[in-house]
Amino acid sequence: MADDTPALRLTGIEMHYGYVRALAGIDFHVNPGEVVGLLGDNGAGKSTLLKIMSGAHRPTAGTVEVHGRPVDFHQPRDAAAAGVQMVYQDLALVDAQDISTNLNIGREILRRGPLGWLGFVDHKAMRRRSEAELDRLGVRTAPMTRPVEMLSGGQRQVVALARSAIRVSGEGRGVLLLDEPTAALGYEQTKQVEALIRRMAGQGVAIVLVTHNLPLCHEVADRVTILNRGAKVADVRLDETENDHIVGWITGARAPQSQLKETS
Ligand SMILES: Nc1ncnc2c1ncn2[C@@H]1O[C@H](COP(=O)(O)OP(=O)(O)OP(=O)(O)O)[C@@H](O)[C@H]1O
Repeated sequence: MADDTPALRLTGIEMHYGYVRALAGIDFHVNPGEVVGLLGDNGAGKSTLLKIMSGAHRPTAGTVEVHGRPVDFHQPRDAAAAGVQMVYQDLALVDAQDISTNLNIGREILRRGPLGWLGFVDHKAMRRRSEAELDRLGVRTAPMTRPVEMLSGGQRQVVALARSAIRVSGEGRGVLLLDEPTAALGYEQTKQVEALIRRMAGQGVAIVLVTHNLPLCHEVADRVTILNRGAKVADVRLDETENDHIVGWITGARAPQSQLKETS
């Protein structure tokens, strides 16, 4: 039987920074296996909403649910424990370590040393596992033994994304939060990341994608939620919407969807 409980649902989210009302009563949801683009002009409130989803901020008011269960994230670690994983681009990688070590942080494989003590990191086994995982995700990077500091910005971004993808795909029912995942990427890497996003969704992962890049949304998203000055102005399926309407909602030239429905 199909489960139609959203993987992540936010209801009535308010966020005030002092006197600035960054979000005004936002409802948002993403279903398992769905990719939702979160769009809006500069200052619309996208990053603020993403930070609430990732546990980096607590909302002034409103509720957050993961698979129907209310949660109260105080820090990103709480969100990660609930299966909600934000992809931090460069920040999360350890420069001096190689790709394999970076992909295995927090889940190292240990082996017994000559005296039978467990406690030696089994780099070979971790490399093999990571190669298989990247293969499954359809990601090609530099050789596993290459230090991350020797990678290009784009390659680092792909490694950071792959690491989060491996973590949430382990969860099976995870949520992946992405902020401009292709911003620094060339053509080939952009295509890889797009394919990775679709593959993750195909495995049931729910994906939220903050971006200014409409072609990227058309490539990977099923639905877009559009914010304007802290309010939600539209929530539409991409295959049922004209691009002009999306641009109109982003810029504020088009009336919010709720008002259009009332007058039609
Ligand atoms: N830490 C903060 N303190 C005060 N105001 C903030 C803070 N962070 C964001 N704001 C304000 O909240 C509003 C929403 O900002 P937010 O960064 O969420 O928008 P955005 O849609 O992500 O914009 P951009 O596309 O430019 O990144 C803006 O008016 C911004 O100035």
